[in-house]
Amino acid sequence: MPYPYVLLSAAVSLDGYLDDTGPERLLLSSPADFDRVDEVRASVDAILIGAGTIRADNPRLLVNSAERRAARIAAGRPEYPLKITVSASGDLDPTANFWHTGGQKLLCTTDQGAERAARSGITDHADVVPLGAELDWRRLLEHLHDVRGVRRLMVEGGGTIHTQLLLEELADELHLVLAPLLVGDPKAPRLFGPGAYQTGRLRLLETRRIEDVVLTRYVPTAPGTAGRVTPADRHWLALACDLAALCPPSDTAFSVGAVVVAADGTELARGHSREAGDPVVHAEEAALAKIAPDDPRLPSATVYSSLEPCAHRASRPLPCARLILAAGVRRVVTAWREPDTFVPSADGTGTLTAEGADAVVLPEYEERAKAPNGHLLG
Ligand SMILES: NC(=O)C1=CN([C@@H]2O[C@H](COP(=O)(O)OP(=O)(O)OC[C@H]3O[C@@H](n4cnc5c(N)ncnc54)[C@H](OP(=O)(O)O)[C@@H]3O)[C@@H](O)[C@H]2O)C=CC1
Ligand SMILES: Nc1c(N[C@@H]2O[C@H](COP(=O)(O)O)[C@@H](O)[C@H]2O)[nH]c(=O)[nH]c1=O
Repeated sequence: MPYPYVLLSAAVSLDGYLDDTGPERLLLSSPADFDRVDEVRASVDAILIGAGTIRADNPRLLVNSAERRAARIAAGRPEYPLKITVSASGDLDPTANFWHTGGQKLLCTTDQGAERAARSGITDHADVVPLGAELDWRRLLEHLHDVRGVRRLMVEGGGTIHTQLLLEELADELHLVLAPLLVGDPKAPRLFGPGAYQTGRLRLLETRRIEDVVLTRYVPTAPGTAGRVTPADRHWLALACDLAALCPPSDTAFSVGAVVVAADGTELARGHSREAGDPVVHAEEAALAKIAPDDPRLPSATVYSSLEPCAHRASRPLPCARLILAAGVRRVVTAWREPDTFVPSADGTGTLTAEGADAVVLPEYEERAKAPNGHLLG
């Protein structure tokens, strides 16, 4: 079930508010930051907001730059990204700017909400997608991916929507702008509400000063559990693939990268093949060797490896699949099953699952994992 890449975007006051309670939308971004938002909008396939934001802000959600729109057309894309709103009630004003500006529009709603939207004439301006008695975010994202061809989705709030997507571990990236003003009104809407978020720290990708605001970009870090894949799983596996590029070249062994990550998203160790002058060390072996064997985080940790852990080794007593099990790790995420290049029918995945560990393969990263090994694959 592939989903679009989900990017949450918001601007907040120093005291964490998205808006004040006045009738006008509070401008938190600076002019140059609004232009950056425009650039991000121009880069995505679709922009999503909650019905609350339509009611509060009456937004247009356009790509304002004519050059950016022209570039989209030149690239064979629609002039404007698809605009999507989410509502359970279907109680939306058919005269709102959202329905009458930009390109294609979509209302994702419940069965009841769809009936109400049809009665108010929203169906004249937008495709209405009923998604059952209640709206399920995974079903919605699947629909956007499979039926609407959305690969990158920008979510522009409000707080209710952002909170749900982060809590449900569906957000791939956060763009958060901190604006130098204070709202101070407890009735004003906040960005993230209470809930059981990932416990550890997110990873900071970037900070950027834009006039008087600061943009920060984060990615979630907490691995999934068992076969449930989170955005963080994809980020960590991508890192493992990048680490594979650091391996000293070899004509007789694969170049592999590995990362070991605790359940709260803390990186415990990383490694790559043939690191630190050891001509035969494997990536998972190198990473695990950097962690104390009695580290209590190992049983709930995940090992990410660009290549399936090895099942047989001539150069060491134990293959990596056995080292992982011996370390107590019960979850492994890989990009690429081992080909027969050096060992016929290598089945590290089988070794792991036979002992009850979970082995998840994300084939969308296979090409990245293979990249530093092209010379071995003929
Ligand atoms: N500073 C910034 O960057 C931004 C600020 N804002 C501000 O945020 C405020 C609005 O935020 P908020 O009130 O949280 O509203 P939201 O925009 O998050 O919309 C909430 C509404 O979305 C629908 N909805 C949410 N979850 C679901 C679900 N699971 N299933 C079906 N429908 C769902 C419901 O619509 P319904 O009631 O129709 O069922 C709900 O009332 C405004 O003041 C706005 O100015 C907004 C965006 C960005
Ligand atoms: N206030 C605020 C944002 N608000 C977002 O911008 C939307 C309005 O877009 P438009 O109709 O195109 O002007 C609004 O509905 C909400 O999603 N965004 C930001 O980056 N920074 C800000 O300070």
